[in-house]
Amino acid sequence: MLGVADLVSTQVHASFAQDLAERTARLLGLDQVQVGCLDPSGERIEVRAAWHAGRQLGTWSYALRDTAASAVLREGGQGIASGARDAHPLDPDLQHLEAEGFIGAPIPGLYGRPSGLISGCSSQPLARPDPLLAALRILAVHAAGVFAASANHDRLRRERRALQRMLDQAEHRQRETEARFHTMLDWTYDWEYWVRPDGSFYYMTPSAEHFTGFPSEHFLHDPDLLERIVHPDDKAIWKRHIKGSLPPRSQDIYELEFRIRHKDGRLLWVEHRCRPVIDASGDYRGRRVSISDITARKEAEEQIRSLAYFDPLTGLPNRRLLLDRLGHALAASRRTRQYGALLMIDLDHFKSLNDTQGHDVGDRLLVEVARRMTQSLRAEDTVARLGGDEYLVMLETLGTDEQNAANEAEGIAEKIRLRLKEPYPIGRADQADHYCSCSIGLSLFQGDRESVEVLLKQADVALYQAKDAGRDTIRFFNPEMQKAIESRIALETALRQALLRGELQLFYQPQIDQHGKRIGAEALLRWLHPNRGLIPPLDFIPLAEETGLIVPIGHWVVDTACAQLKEWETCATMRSLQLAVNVSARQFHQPDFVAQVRESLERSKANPARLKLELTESVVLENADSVIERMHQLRALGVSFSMDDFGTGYSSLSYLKRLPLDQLKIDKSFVRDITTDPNDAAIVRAILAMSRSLGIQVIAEGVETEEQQLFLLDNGCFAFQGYLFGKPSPIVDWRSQATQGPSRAED
Ligand SMILES: Nc1nc2c(ncn2[C@@H]2O[C@H](COP(=O)(O)O[C@H]3[C@@H](O)[C@H](n4cnc5c(=O)[nH]c(N)nc54)O[C@@H]3COP(=O)(O)O)[C@@H](O)[C@H]2O)c(=O)[nH]1
Repeated sequence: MLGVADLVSTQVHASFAQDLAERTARLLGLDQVQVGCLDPSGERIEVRAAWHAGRQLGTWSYALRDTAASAVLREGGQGIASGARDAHPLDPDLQHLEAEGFIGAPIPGLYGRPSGLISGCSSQPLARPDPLLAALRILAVHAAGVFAASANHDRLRRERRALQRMLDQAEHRQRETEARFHTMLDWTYDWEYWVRPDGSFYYMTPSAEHFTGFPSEHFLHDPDLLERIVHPDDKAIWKRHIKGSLPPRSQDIYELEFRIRHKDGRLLWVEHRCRPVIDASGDYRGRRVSISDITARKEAEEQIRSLAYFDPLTGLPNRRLLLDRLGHALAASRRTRQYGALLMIDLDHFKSLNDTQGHDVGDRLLVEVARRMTQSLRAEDTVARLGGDEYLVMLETLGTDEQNAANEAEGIAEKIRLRLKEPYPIGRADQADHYCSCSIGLSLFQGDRESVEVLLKQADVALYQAKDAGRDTIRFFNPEMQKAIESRIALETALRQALLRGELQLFYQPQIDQHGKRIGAEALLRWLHPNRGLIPPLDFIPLAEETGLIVPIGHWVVDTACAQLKEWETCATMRSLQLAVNVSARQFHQPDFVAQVRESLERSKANPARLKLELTESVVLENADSVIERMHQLRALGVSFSMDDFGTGYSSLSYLKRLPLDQLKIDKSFVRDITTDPNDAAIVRAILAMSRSLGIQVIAEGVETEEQQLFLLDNGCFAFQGYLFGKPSPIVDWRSQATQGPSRAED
């Protein structure tokens, strides 16, 4: 339409009317020629061009009424040879021009009606007006064609302009819509796209690049790219999902979570929501997909799951997951009649490593233990960390023969035990490797006769049995063990109450010099059990150490010993005695141990110089530096130290030199056979020589005979403790002796 209008506009020239007026005037020999058009009212003529006396006159309009033009239009043409002025006396132009001759022809318009006229006049009469009129008619018809085309052209131009305006508005609206659309989609964080029914992409947001590293155009040009970046493990489920979302099952919204691989190698979890696009006529127009990045959510879920079911330090399943798997294993065992086994594993002396080397080293050991155990097992076995240094292994499908199952379980337990004994290079580079053994309690199961709790208890009981057997060993559960453990648990409960109920007592064993003079005493703990009578310390001290009860008990011992020293100060025969108190490793390593001793001394107002702390070598073996520092702090209070059980441990000169020791105590195991066993005799001599060179005093314990004392005296030992001089006895015995006057040794 616009093209047609342009074509017409080239044919219609603005000067056509002027050209027509001029040529007509010249051709027909007229003085003036006008080309006019009827205005829309039909009552006026608009003169488009007028040629007069060799020049163009411009345009004007006039009322049609009583003019020659109205006669022309009315009559369909007029030719006046002469007297035109008289024929149309009210026509101002004819009057003005004093016209004699006149011709005019209507310009045909639509529906047979004239659209205007072309007229001419002359001041001279026209000789033959008719041929002139005929020629004018031809020109009028021609003008009609040109005017029609021109009118058409104008109309077309108006229509074109209107159309252009509409187009501009439509384009503007479209641009606005697109801008809104892009503002919405191009800035969306999610990855959005629209797939045509043939599988090609219709549209995709630029956020595709954020998700995948590939610009969205890559997907538009390569529709298979999307499938290629889906994680291989999720591809099958993804394909099913896409297939499910296609017609005829395309009415629903399909959602799927899967992983994609970013161009830079990262894995992203995405949620893929897919809905069909159905147009107004109900036709399927493809799929509209929205993809969200749910990696953070998945990681959080995974973390929650991991925290709930896995031990954060080692990554092993925790107790909860183990119990769950054990429940399944029991159910499976009931179906298959196959045996399984639980191995409860505890690291020997882990706590002292943790206390002395610090938790970092302890943690490294626990992680390495987990790694070694996992390596020692089949993929279908479960190893879990229950907490601390306690692990649990669950073995399944050990066959239907009990003995074979037991053998196999024992074999695996032994493999673990040996593997865990290998050196651990977990300390500083300049430190020696750490060594660690483990105790293993083993219990078999078949079917689900026993509950999960009972099975765990059985493995636990077997573990205690392994520990009682000296550690670094494996024990199977049996009912006798159960009884032993139950009585052990009963003992622990009773021990907890013993302190509160005042059932603990200190016995005192004398220490004498070479003259038989009483120079001190060792305070030895006793438990006066209401039913079992007097319980010796070896029956409950290890349990107290294991359970941590040794800490409050040890505190009570120091406190009571200090009070006793203070009481002795009031008695002339006792005030010079030194009192030795045993301190266990766990007690000594308590952060507030020094403060506790200070408090006991301050509370009792006892003379610190009378208090001697007996440490065993195990106290100082690990973390010697901090032990030495602590010993110096205690020494600053006035307290002295004796090294107990000397000779049974490492007895290393190197650390002995560094320790602020006052005394070594030769262990009674050497003293016992000192007169008959040359080895023991040699060891005792060496200890005495060594302590002489270090300037440390020596006391021998367990002296039962005069021969033993004589040997010791001959070799330079001048302090003794043993049954020869007195057994440990309650304080009442000491009080009576004190009131009876000086002892034999003081005579
Ligand atoms: N941490 C603490 N340990 C303590 C405390 N009280 C005691 N103990 C430790 O218990 C172990 C056993 O002690 P006990 O049964 O009292 O035995 C001591 C003596 O009775 C015994 N002894 C003394 N003389 C002889 C003897 O001639 N023959 C012989 N067979 N035994 C004798 O030796 C034990 C003293 O040992 P020691 O401490 O090494 O000097 C014992 O290891 C105690 O350390 C406590 O309060 N805290």
